[in-house]
Amino acid sequence: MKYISTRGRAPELSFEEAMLSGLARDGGLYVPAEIPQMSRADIAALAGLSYEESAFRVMRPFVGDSFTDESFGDIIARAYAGFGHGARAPLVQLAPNHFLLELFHGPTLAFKDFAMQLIGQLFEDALKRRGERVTIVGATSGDTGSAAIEAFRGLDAVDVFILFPYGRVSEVQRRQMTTPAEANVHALAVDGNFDDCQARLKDMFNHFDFRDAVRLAGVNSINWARVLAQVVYYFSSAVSLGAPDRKVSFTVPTGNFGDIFAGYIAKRMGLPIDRLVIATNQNDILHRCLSSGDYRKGDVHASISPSMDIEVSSNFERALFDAYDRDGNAIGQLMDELGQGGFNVSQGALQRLREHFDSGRASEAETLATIAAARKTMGELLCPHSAVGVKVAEEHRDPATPMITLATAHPAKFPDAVEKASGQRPGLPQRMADLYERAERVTRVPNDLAALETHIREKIAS
Ligand SMILES: Cc1ncc(COP(=O)(O)O)c(C=O)c1O
Ligand SMILES: N[C@@H](CCOP(=O)(O)O)C(=O)O
Repeated sequence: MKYISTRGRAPELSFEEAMLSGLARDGGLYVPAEIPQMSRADIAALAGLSYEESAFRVMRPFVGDSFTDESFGDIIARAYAGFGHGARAPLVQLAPNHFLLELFHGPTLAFKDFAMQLIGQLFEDALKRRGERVTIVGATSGDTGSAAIEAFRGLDAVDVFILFPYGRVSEVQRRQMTTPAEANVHALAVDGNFDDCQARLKDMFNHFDFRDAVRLAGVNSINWARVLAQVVYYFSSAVSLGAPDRKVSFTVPTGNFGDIFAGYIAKRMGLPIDRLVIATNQNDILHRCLSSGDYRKGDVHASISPSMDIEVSSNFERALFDAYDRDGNAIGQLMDELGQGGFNVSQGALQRLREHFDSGRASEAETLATIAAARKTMGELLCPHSAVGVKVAEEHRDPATPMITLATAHPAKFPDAVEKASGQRPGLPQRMADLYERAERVTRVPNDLAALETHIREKIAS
């Protein structure tokens, strides 16, 4: 299995090389050269398997000979052992033919744990074998950072630096990043928004002197392994509702487009998915683009679903790559135009995107009303991101096809918004009960590439 860049000008890499490299050296994102297929029989055979067994079968063809069957199986087992639910990703029914896929039973209470727990183990295994160490730099709007820190804290071969937007994450998210005491963890509060953090991260990858000197690695969804791990729960949930004999649709609260892109990959592998619905908050570049074809950056507005306060959706590049028939030059040109503010998607490419994706948007008031309604009618407490999903799903669902909405975070990560909407303040699980008492360790940094690079170089030298 080989991986190629969406910009077409970087070397082809194996799974392990792509995982350890992060961004391609031409600025693009790695994708598999070919998408492995699962037949109807392969999909039907997932019924009744544990999450871990399904994960092995779905991901194995993408991994090639980077890991043996035995070590890959052991890694998967270790990755999900700490989850607080036996099913790992349980489905609960919200309404007739509308289901919620609970993805928040991992150690940091968000869907990011599904991928991050796995790649923590994959990195550790690969780096030990190679005798290498890396510097991970991640950008977060709140959940990727806490999941990455949890997965990599205390590992000998890794320093992890997380850039988060100062004042724009919830208190629980911030404390999850600033309270771990391990010396290899560095939380950096950036004077900017998430798009600034992600842009500086990509600048670091494109600054080869720095990249090579610190042996930079990435665990954002820039990293293909992140996307791959998220493909699994599309299969496990669809199969539990009758796939491959019954089609299902998914609605996905969307920011950086990694999670819904994983659903698209599941569909391309053969999973019978009818619609993939992009649900955005008021930062709605993706909804505007799917509606009009114009992908143009707007200002980022702070919302009650802060993890989706994103206007430049990194993984959309991967979807565009397919929509433009895998023409790396065309994608390079579009990304240059994005640097100047935005671009128009061609009619043909837009049509191809619309063959798979629908989109919708939830305002702040609609999000609060959805949390209140779900609490009242179903007794279900939704986090604001999941509520954005439920609101948009209700508008898009076809009564004949089961709709699965991804519940991407635990409500206790956003207690203020949830209490405001529902009157109920969700509590953290017992193991995190002292989070508010733990000492915080964080460095405030400017939104400036040179300052960030100097800080990182100094820290890893000390
Ligand atoms: C809770 C939550 N929901 C939804 C999203 C959006 O996911 P993606 O960026 O993969 O589109 C994020 C951030 O990624 C998140 O943290
Ligand atoms: N919402 C994310 C943003 C980064 O997303 P990623 O999937 O690209 O790592 C977050 O919580 O940090």
